[in-house]
Amino acid sequence: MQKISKLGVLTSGGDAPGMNPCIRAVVRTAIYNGISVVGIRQGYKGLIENDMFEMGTRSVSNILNLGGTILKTARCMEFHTVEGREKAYKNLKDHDIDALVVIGGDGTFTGALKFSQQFPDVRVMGIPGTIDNDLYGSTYTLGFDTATNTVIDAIDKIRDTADSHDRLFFIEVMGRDSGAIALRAGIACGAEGILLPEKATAIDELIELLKKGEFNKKSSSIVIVAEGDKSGNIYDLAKKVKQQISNYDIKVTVLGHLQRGGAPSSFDRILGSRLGYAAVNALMSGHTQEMVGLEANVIKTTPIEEALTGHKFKLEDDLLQMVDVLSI
Ligand SMILES: Nc1ncnc2c1ncn2[C@@H]1O[C@H](COP(=O)(O)OP(=O)(O)OP(=O)(O)O)[C@@H](O)[C@H]1O
Ligand SMILES: O=P(O)(O)OC[C@H]1O[C@](O)(CO)[C@@H](O)[C@@H]1O
Ligand SMILES: [Mg+2]
Repeated sequence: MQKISKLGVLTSGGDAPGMNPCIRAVVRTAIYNGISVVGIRQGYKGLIENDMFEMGTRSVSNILNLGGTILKTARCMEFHTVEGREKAYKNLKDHDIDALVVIGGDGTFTGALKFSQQFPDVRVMGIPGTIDNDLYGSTYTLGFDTATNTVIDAIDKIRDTADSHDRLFFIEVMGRDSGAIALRAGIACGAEGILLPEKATAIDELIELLKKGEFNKKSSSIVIVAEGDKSGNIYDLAKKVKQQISNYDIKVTVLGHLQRGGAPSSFDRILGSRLGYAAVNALMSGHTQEMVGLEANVIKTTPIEEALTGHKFKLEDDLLQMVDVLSI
């Protein structure tokens, strides 16, 4: 097996708290094992534009507690093309990089797999870094825990004012294709309703539920709507409900990008450290086209292809079933 002498590391897609502890672990594990490290700025964009720099052990000092990613990130259309990936390959070869660690979500992994199929001589290892928690092969992705805690903190505050005014709030959380944050935050905050992209929304059922809550003398109600829910725009949804429950004072809050920021939680710092360390060790053992993940508190690797397609629906059944029961 060919030894790795230099590896590149990048973060791609939406930033996620925990990416920095993970970068630190990748850099230090590699250097500890005699492998040089090149940081690539702005994900695949930096790879194509040759925006790279040598990283030493001190370049990752005191970043464990930082949100975002010191390597910066981007969404890069050019990497979707064969020509874009050729440019990226040429730059990697010019820097003598023989392995690549990509930290990102499902899109990042799709790009990594295509790149690696086109240029199999560069070993590629994926690390699940996305607040969306939408990859198979790791119970949790980096950033999901911190983002969910941020959302819970915000919804608790909204509950205070909702309760004081006897109001119904519709709260939009992130998740273009994933209801993971919505479901967890919904359980943790006692939401009366949770709308998810993975499930068809029955507006009539939601209205019945809210009416029941009113009848049961609930002083406030909260409906969490994941960004990608198929019932459409949250403001239109609130209007539709208002037409059916006219005596309820209804407000809408969109939490937006504050969900992606902030210092990583203890869980994400440790997860990032474990996954970064594991990714470098897996590459050194000859693995490629795989993702490192954590399941049942054990680090494992999963082929990227499986990580992308293994589970279409990852949301826990018991959480889905208990929503209506616990909010009566
Ligand atoms: N089908 C694809 N082919 C090649 N590259 C892709 C493909 N899909 C995504 N990528 C690359 O990966 C980048 C990141 O993907 P995307 O924007 O979907 O974010 P992500 O990694 O899923 O993270 P998140 O969902 O958390 O924001 C894209 O900007 C693009 O450069
Ligand atoms: O910051 P952007 O590019 O608008 O991305 C928003 C999207 O990124 C994610 O937050 C994942 O990082 C999705 O849940 C959301 O739909
Ligand atoms: Mg994604």
